[in-house]
Amino acid sequence: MLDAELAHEREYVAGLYTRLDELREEKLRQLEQVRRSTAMGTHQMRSERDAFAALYENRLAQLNAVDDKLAFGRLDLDSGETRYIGRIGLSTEDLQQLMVDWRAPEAGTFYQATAFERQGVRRRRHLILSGRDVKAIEDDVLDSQMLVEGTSLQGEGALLAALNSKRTGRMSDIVGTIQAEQDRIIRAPLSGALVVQGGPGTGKTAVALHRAAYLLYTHRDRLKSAGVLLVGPSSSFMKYIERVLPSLGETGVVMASVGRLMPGIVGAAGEDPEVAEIKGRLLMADVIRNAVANRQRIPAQDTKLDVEGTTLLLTQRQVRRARDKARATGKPHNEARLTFVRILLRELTEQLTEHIESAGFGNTADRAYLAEDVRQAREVRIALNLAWMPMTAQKLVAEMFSKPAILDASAPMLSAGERELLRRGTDSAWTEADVPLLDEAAELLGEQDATGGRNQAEHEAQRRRDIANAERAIDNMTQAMADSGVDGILTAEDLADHNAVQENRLTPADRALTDRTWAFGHIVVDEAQELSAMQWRLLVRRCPVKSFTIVGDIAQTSSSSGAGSWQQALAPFVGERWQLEELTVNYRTPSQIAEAAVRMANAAGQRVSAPKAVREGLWDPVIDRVTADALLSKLVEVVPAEMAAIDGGLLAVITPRSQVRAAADALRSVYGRRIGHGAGSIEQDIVVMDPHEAKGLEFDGVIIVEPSALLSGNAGRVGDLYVSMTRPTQRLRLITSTALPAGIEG
Ligand SMILES: Nc1ncnc2c1ncn2[C@@H]1O[C@H](COP(=O)(O)OP(=O)(O)OP(=O)(O)O)[C@@H](O)[C@H]1O
Repeated sequence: MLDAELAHEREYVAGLYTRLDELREEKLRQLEQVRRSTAMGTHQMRSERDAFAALYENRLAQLNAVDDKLAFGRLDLDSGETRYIGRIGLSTEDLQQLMVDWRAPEAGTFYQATAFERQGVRRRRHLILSGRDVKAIEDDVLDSQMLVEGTSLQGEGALLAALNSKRTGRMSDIVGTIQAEQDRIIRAPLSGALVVQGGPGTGKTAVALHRAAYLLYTHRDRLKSAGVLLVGPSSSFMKYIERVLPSLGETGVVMASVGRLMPGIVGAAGEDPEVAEIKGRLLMADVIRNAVANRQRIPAQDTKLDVEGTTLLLTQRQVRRARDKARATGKPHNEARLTFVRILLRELTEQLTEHIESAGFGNTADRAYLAEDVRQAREVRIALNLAWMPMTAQKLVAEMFSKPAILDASAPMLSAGERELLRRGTDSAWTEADVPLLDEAAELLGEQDATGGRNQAEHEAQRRRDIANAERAIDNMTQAMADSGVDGILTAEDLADHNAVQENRLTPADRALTDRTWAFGHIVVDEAQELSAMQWRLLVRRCPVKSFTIVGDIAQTSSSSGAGSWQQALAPFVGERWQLEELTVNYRTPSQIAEAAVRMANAAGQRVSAPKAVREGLWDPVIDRVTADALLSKLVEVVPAEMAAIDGGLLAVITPRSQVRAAADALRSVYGRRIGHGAGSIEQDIVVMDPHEAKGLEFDGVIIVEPSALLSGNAGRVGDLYVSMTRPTQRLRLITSTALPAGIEG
């Protein structure tokens, strides 16, 4: 019976792949056709073709990305209908539906139906594929007579197979085995701020990624042009998750780590925690505001200015009045400067004119040039610049931190000791904590563009032309776009975007990342507990409609400026208008290890969400007690046993930041190239990193060197040790030369 069922599913799935291949070939043909004809025709025809070429390329990339495990589910409904669920929607040429996209409303019951609330589902079947072949099927019969006691996990076999599989160093999607509590969050409404709190391994990252894909699919009209931004803690984390969205058939999400939230700036991690904490405070917005205002100065006295041999007088009163008028425009510093300069140039030109007239020389024709003489005069330029200096954000912030007088004047609300901590050299590299300060400065300074926004106007005009062009293209080629296989609605904006893509080979997502003023339709923030108030402020600026999905775990906070509670973190930005959802099951860490981590946190006085682990592991945490000088030799010694235990999986060695290099060197001297240094090196099978880099990642086995140092180095927070202990999917080993933190040993 089961064999017959399996044979049936194999045949059906083979049919789905046949259809996928057909669509791919069709797109390839269309693409080749378009490319062949690209060289000819009018500008409009060329841009139409470019637009379609880009669309076909995207669709082809999507069809290629969903190949692996294309289908994963089947629903048998009370109505007698059978529905297959997969990564994308597929239908036959004559529009018979073959498979439903997992994000479509009709697919929702695949994740939500339970035996208690069947939602019209008789049977849910998980198809377990390896490559293109159906290896197994697993049924949940939701018929009340067949109710199995005590199981609330859906597709338990498929789920456990996924959880027990070896880690590759890259996250994979969970689309075939999303659990009901996760699905509710993924499909929650778009508007407002949704906070997803969950302990380690509860699938917060997975949920965040699947939600981004779901929102883009479901609210394509609203989100396609504005886009969705996904923010993560580090570039290694972004690398860890980068394959998930394409495998879900979604390429339109902009991904950025917190160090990259301002175009053109790469903020490095690893700032001194005390300094980062100060830079993260909300009052830094006032400090930056002061620093900008202080660049609008009234001279100490009236100033004499030489213009072509004539002495003009720039009075303090004139400057003050011009400054007040310029400020009253409400424009940013660099843009308001145009008003300031215009007023004073006019007044100085009048002075020069009067002077020339009263002296009785010169003629009307000469007067046309007087304004230019004033504008070009060196002393005038210097005086106006001193009074209202054009500024870049980088210059403003760099000078503020390197010139004590500027910092003292801008930050009187900080103590002398705090200001001292902020001081640094002019050429210091930017850090993650600087990024929101630079962004704040850029916001207040505005464009440093002498054209006064003309470039922007030109850009807008070009976009309007592109859209008009695209509208004609849609009329001309509606027929050609009747894409029977996969769903896709086109708007003129889509095509205009694709035109622009062809022009400069940037996707809309890339453009969003290069434009600081881009407003996203939705922002998903992972590891959100780490964000400082200033980082939140930046993110709210990037999404003025305040549509957020915020996932994190307060107990894992390790950054000095991170959140102590969601209430405290979010109140300044969204007030009470946020909704809390919780995830309660730990899919990653075996129960023995997860419980040890929770006991450790509780013993240190921290209450943590203690999710229920779905799996029991084979081992309790293994503990080695050694002398301080034997820490590294012990580490080198135990690696083979650990690798054997996890059967050649992925092993992480987590040490305090100061010892990462020494540990990596010691290991490399014995195991050579197998040792990777830092979380970015997940191509190797043994990686050495600090807890910050380990955030959000997971490994088959983890060795923590000197756990007590992770606890004490973190300003009384358990975050670093708690994060490190909850990374393994199989086995945890601790090598300690001091007293083991309380609780670990039960
Ligand atoms: N429904 C599911 N089906 C299969 N695997 C799942 C499911 N939910 C979570 N997982 C797996 O559990 C592991 C942990 O998930 P994830 O990294 O998203 O958790 P997290 O809550 O972000 O963890 P942390 O806060 O500790 O970083 C991942 O390997 C993920 O693929």
